[in-house]
Amino acid sequence: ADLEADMKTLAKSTKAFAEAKDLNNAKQQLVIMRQAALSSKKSLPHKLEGLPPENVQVKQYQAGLDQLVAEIDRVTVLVNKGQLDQAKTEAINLVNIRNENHKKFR
Ligand code: HEM
Repeated sequence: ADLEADMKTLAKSTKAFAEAKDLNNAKQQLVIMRQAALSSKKSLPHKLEGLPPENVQVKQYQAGLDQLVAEIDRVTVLVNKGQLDQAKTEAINLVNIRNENHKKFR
């Protein structure tokens, strides 16, 4: 999918995760989120269009998405332990990572 579509998927799944009432639904949203984050890594933002893979900014963009995946994985560990409330608290970091990276690349 293109980056806009992946970002929309990230937005929908993070919202649905925050509203999830049960562990199964929460887990499902995290799987969707993770796929969209990995798919985003295959695209370049408009701001970085045409830059080669070895470009420093391209590397930083990809590192931002790696951070997002790592955070999704930390949230997933808590969901898998049955700790939905703690998982939702941990998930606040997803928003921090989003905001930091949107400042740089959006
Ligand atoms: C949960 C985390 C995130 C959410 C919910 C999110 C959400 C969004 C949304 C809703 C848009 C607008 C899409 C549209 O055009 O309709 C967007 C755009 C964008 N986001 Fe994110 N985002 C997240 C994380 C990230 C991260 C980690 C990065 C970079 C490392 C990133 C980079 C961008 C860029 C570059 C655009 C503009 C599209 C472009 O230039 O091609 N986002 N995001």
